[in-house]
Formats: sequence, C-alpha cells, structure tokens
Amino acid sequence: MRTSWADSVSNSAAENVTAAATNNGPASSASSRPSRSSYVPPHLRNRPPSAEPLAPTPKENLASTNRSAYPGPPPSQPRWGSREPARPGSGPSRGGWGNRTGGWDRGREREVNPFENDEPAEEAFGEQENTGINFDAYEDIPVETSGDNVPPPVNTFAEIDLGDALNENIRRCKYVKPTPVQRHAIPISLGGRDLMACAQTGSGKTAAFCFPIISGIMKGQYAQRPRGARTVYPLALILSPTRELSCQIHDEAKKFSYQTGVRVVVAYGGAPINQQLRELERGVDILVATPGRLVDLLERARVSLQMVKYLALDEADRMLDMGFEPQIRKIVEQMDMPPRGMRQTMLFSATFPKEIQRLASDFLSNYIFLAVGRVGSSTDLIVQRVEYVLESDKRSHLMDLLHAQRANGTHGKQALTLVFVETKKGADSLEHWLCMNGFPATTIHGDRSQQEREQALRSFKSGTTPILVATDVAARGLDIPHVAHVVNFDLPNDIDDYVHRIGRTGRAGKMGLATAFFNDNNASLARSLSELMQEANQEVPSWLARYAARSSYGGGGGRNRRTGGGRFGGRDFRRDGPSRGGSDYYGGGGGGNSSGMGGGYGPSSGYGGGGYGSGVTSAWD
Ligand SMILES: Nc1ncnc2c1ncn2[C@@H]1O[C@H](COP(=O)(O)OP(=O)(O)OP(=O)(O)O)[C@@H](O)[C@H]1O
Repeated sequence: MRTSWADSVSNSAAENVTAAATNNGPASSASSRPSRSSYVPPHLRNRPPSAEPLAPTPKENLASTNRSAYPGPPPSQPRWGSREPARPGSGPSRGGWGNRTGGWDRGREREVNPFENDEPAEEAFGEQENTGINFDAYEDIPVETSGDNVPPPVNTFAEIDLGDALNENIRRCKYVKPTPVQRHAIPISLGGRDLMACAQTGSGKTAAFCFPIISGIMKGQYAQRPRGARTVYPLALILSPTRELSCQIHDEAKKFSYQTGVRVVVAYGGAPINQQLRELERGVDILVATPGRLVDLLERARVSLQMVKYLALDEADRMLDMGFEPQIRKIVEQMDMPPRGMRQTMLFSATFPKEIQRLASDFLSNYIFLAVGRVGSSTDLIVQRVEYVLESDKRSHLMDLLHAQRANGTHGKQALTLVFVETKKGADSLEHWLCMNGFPATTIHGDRSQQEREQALRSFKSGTTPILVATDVAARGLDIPHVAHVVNFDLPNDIDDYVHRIGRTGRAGKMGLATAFFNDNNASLARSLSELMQEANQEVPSWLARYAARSSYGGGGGRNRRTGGGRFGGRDFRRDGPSRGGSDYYGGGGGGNSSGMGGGYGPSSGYGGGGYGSGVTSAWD
C-alpha cells in the first residue's frame, strides 16, 4: 500500500517518465515548463538523430556539453545545506559532535530517551513512521537457508524471548511484526549460530543483527571485564563501511537498547577522537565503528577486542571488497579478538557475490547461509526506469523530472530526491546548478567535512533541502524514510552498487521510484541492468535490450556478470560443490584468499572507480 504522499510522487514521476519513454525516451518529453537561466528547454537539446538510440551509437560530441555547463560555484557561494535551521537537538548549539553522545546524559548519568524526537520529524511530512508500511509485500518472498540444523523461523516477536526491556523498545519503534529477514535471522543468531545473511535493501537487517546482540548481552553472564587503566572491552562489535551508516546504526541500537542497561558507543573518522574516547571511557557494551577509526583506537590500546562475543559486519560484501579487506582482517584476525567459534559472527548485506562469500567464510564457523528475496519479489516495490540521456542533456532532463515532481507534490511539498553522480566535483557542480535554478539542494561526498556531511543529511531528511546530490558514499545502508525518487544521474560501473543506490527508496514495504540516465558510456552495464530489471518484473526498454544483446560481460569488468540463483546474491557458494564454485563471476579464480582476487574486480570496482574517486580517503575511517 502506498502512502498518498509517496503515491503522488511516484505516480507523477512515473507518468513523466512513461511519457518520455513513449516519446522514445531520450530526453524527449515535450513539456512546456518555465524557462530558467540555465535550463535548456527540451526542443533545444542535443538528442540522438533517431527516435530510439541504436546500439551502439557513436559517442556524443562532448564539446557540445558545454552549452549548459556550469563553471563551478564561486568560493563564497553559501550552500543550501549550511543555511538550514538547526533541528531541535541536532545543531551545533547542542555541541556538534556531542550529538553522538547517544542516549546517555553525560553529566548526570541519566539515560536520555532516544524516542523523544521521533514524532516531530514525522509530523513534518504529515506521516507517522511505520504506519502504512506494507510488510505484506514481503510475505511471499522466497527464503533460502543452508547449513546444519537451521533453527526454525518465527512469525511474531512474541515467539522470541528477547527480554522485556527490548520488547518494550520494539513496541516503541512501532514494529508490529518481524520482517522476513528478522523472522529467520533472529532465531538463528539467538541459537548461537554464525550467519551470512542476504536480504533486500530496506528490509530490516539492522534490527536483525541488533536484537540478538542486545538480548544476548542483557541475558549473558559474562565474566568480569578487565578494568584496564584506559582500555575498554566491548562485548560486541558492529562494523560498517561509512561514517553516516555507523551513526545510523548507533542511533538505531540506542533505541533498541534503551533502558536495557546495554550501552552503545560509536567511533568513526572525521570527528574529534577525544570526544569518542570520553564516551568509551564511560563504558561500552556494543561498539559501532568504521574500520579506520577502530584500528586507530586499537593501536592506541584504548580498545581491546578480547571480550568480544558478537561480531557483526553490515554491508559485509563492501567490507571485504578490494582495498578494505586487509583492514578487516587486521581487526578480526590480527588483534586480540577471540577466534571464530569462540565468538558469534554475523554478516549482512543485500548483495553477496560468491567471491566475497568465499572470503567471508574465513571469519565464520559452521555458519548458516540465509537468502531472503529472489527473482521478482519485493524489488518490484521500486519502480525502475531507464532513460537514454546524452551527457549534455542530463541536467535539463533532471530538471524535467524535478519540475514534474514539484507540480504534482502534495501540500506544496517536494518529494525527497536522491541524485547519484560519479564524482565529488560533479556533485558540487550539480548541487550549485540546481540551487541556481530554484531547486534547493545539498550534497554529500568525501571532500566535505564530516560536519558538513552530517548537516547535509539532516537538511535533506528534514526536507529543508529536498534534493541530495551524492556520490557512492550515500549508496549503502542509509535509511531516509521519505526518499521517493532515486536518480542515477551517472550510473555506477558495478551493478551491485546500482542495487544499493536504488535501495535508498522503496524501503520498509513502501513504494519507490528509481530513474537511471543511460548512454553509451554505460554500455558495459547494459546486460546486468537489463537482467536485473527483468528479474524484478520491470519493463526493459527495447533499446536497452539491444544494448544488452550486443554487450559482453567482459567490457565493464567481470563484476557485472550476474550469476544464476536469483537476485541479492541469493545462493550459498558452498552449494557449488567441492571446487567451491570454480570460475564464477569474478573470473579471477582464487582459493578463498585475497590474493586470488587481484584481477577480478577490475578498475570499475566500488569506491575507487565510483563516487569516492581516486586518492580519496573516503569515509573509510
Ligand atoms: N519489524 C519492523 N517493522 C516495521 N518497520 C521496520 C521493522 N524492521 C525494520 N523496520 C524499519 O525498516 C526500515 C529499513 O530497515 P533497515 O535500515 O534495517 O534496512 P536494511 O535491510 O538494513 O537496508 P539496507 O540494505 O539498505 O542497509 C527502517 O526504517 C526500520 O526502522
């Protein structure tokens, strides 16, 4: 069931897109919108000579892109994000970084109620969170488990003995019943088993790993933890790839653990370490961290992992991706964390390529593999559109979409729109151009300070700046309830990144819309994109099908090749037999260690080739 707000947004955008597609797609919607200084009306735009682009078409003349190009923001130009009014309790007046103190009032050792700010944010959008969520959309989702003695799933939270305080918090969160991944994963984890879980974006994986950890710590009779001079000994470690995601997991975990006596602390880069050290010194049961900052804390001997009973890796495939795996190995295997079998390890993601499964199995002991969501199931909550748009037409085409959304918005409100671009410079430039053209936008990428990034997110979430232009730093995990439209202004090189990006909409049973601008530069993605859309019951434009038919997997890197067994990496690689799968979609072979992956990912892989750009430290600290 759609909310009326989401309905109007997705309908309007979908109609606009459909109209464009009917008129043979590429930047061809003949709408009469007010002309603006930098806005190129459709009839003046560069377009392919034929109604439908023939694949392959010659590369467009990039020189012509300058027509609407914006030279870049003047240094003094203020950002929309910096003009936002501070939300109560979230602005610098409350101490900036101090916002991350979590639910505890430092001075008086009184736990602050993390639910107290929930309602106003929702009222701003005229909705109550978790009402209108259609979890029935998930009911018929295929679920696959493999491994020994898999504990049976539950249908209700009442069937699980999570403890009174946690149950009360689940009620406060307005979670009426568990989502499919929660129904399966929670009993598995409560049964003490290691777990590798793939479940679609927005389906409640955070709670699926938080509940068993909090419940276990509440009930656990753990040996007295050492009281070192300044070293702290968390019982659980939750690692995530970006600072914002770590903050979000921390916020969620604070809610789930309210009045349970379980203390959650977050540590991430880009923020002053002293504040985080002070938080740690006040005690920590669950440490949520980005790997870089954690390594720093470990090397300073301010954190010891020797008491860790629970290890959770969110976005686990990204955490074990090329470049980052050594840091994870260092944390998990080379410091003082108990070995696998002596701790409980949970790996979660919406995508889990087999090669990564192979690597991940090094961290797991007799684990259960869980896949929730297969071909054509809940991914059709996200309406996916692909439009052929030349580089030079992208801005004008985006403007068309935004005008249509604005025209159809309810109560004069514009839908939240998340626009993904490839580079940080591109993000800044597009943000400024949008602002100049009357669309309040802000941006998030690796070149902005952490404070700016957090402010941008707040401004976006509150609707103050309803457009967020982002690099891949925002592609994974972020749960922003009212994102109605994700625009892939620049498509990623990796189909899994596409899956995560579009997953910022259509969350928790709600409908969403994702529009991708495709042109010759994205030819290597054509086949995987076309397959993905077919699997999700989406309409594949005939021109994209032609691109797909002509393209081979080789061009864009083996990573884009899809394996059988459904979406979301939904197959346990152990089922591929003793050869452990032979040559699957990385093509590089390798026998379960990092060295085998050298050639497999190719230059298009993940952060290096995408939003983070080369030489950027990104959010990985
Ligand atoms: N049982 C539930 N009932 C209602 N809402 C829920 C339930 N579980 C989770 N949610 C809500 O669903 C939304 C998505 O959850 P979450 O962010 O954990 O998804 P995810 O699977 O981790 O997504 P991603 O793959 O993008 O990281 C959140 O707003 C969360 O509060």
